[in-house]
Amino acid sequence: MAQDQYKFVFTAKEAESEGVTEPMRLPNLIGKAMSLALAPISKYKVGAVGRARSGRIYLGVNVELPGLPLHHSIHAEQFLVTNLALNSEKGLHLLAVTISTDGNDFGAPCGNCRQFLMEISKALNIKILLKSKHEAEGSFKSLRLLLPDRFSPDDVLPKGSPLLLEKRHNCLSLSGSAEEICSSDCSHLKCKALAAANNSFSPYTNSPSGVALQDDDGNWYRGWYIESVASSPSLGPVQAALVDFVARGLGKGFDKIVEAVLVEKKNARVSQERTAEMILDTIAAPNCDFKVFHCYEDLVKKMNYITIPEVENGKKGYIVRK
Ligand SMILES: O=c1ccn([C@H]2C[C@H](O)[C@@H](CO)O2)c(=O)[nH]1
Ligand SMILES: [Zn+2]
Repeated sequence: MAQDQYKFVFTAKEAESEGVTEPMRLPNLIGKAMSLALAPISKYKVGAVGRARSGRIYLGVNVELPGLPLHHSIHAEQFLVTNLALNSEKGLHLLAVTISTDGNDFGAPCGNCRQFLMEISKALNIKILLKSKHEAEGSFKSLRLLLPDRFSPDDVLPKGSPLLLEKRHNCLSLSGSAEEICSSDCSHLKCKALAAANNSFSPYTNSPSGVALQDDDGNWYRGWYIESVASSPSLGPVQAALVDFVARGLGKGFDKIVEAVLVEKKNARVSQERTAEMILDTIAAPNCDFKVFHCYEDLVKKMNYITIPEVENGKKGYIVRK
C-alpha cells in the first residue's frame, strides 16, 4: 500500500515483521526512516529509530524548511521525541541514529539533541546504539554516559515536577469567563490548537503554546512547544505541528497547508506569534490563513492542580504546581 511508505509508527508486531526482533535490530528500520527525511538544504538525511516504553517503534527524520536558516530545522531525534509526545507515549527506552549517509553507522545524537533528550522523564536511562558498519553487533550506551557533566532540568525545576512525556495539563482556556464549551470532537482549528497548548511543555518560562494546521483536503495536524532547560534546543509549536504533518500527511508538501492557528498566552514571556507567521509565510500555501488566539491560564484550577510524582528514593510526595 502506498500509505505504508509513509509509516512513522509501528506496533511491536509490525516492527518484528520489518526485522526489528530485538534491540540490536533497530537498524533494520533505518532505511525506511532515511528515505522519509526532508533535507533540501543540507542534503544530509538523518534517520532515527526508537522504542517507546509501550513497545511501539517510532521513526524520526530531519526536516529542513526551505527558504529558512538551518536552525529552524527539526533534528531526527527531536522529530522522534515529538512523535512520542503526540502519540501519548510515556517514555523512550532505546534509540538508534544514523551518522553516515549510507545508513550503516550509528552514533550518539548531536549535542543539541542529547540536551533535548534530557527533558524526557528518566532520560539518563535511554540507551543509544553505537555501531560502525564494520561491526556485526554494536553496543548500547546510556545517555548518562553520553552526556557527562550535564545541565539538566533537575538543576532548575522543583523536585517532582513533571518532565516531558509525563502527564500534564496547562489549564488554559480561550476565554477567562464562562465560554462556549466545544465538544471534544468539534472541528474548530482553534480548539485543536488550544488542546495542543494544554499539552505544551514550557516549565521554564511558563509560555505554553500550540499550533493546529489544516491541509487542502481538510485534514488537521497539531503540535505544541517543547522547551529545553538549555533554551536553544527548544522546539517551536509550528515545528511540532509539522512533525504531525509529516508523520500523518502521507508525503504532502508544506505548500498544501492552507490554514493555521496559534494559541498562546497574551503577553507570554516567550511569544511564538512572529516566528510562526514567518515560518508559515515561507513554507505554507501562499494564501494560507494564519490566526492567533490568546488563551488564559485558569489560576484557580492550576493552583489546585496536584500531581503525584512517582515514588522516588522511596519517598512519595505531593506537590502543588504554582
Ligand atoms: O543529531 C543530528 C545531527 C544533525 N541532524 C540534521 C540537522 C540538519 O538537518 C542536518 C545537517 O546538520 O542533519 C539531525 O537530524 N540529527
Ligand atoms: Zn541533533
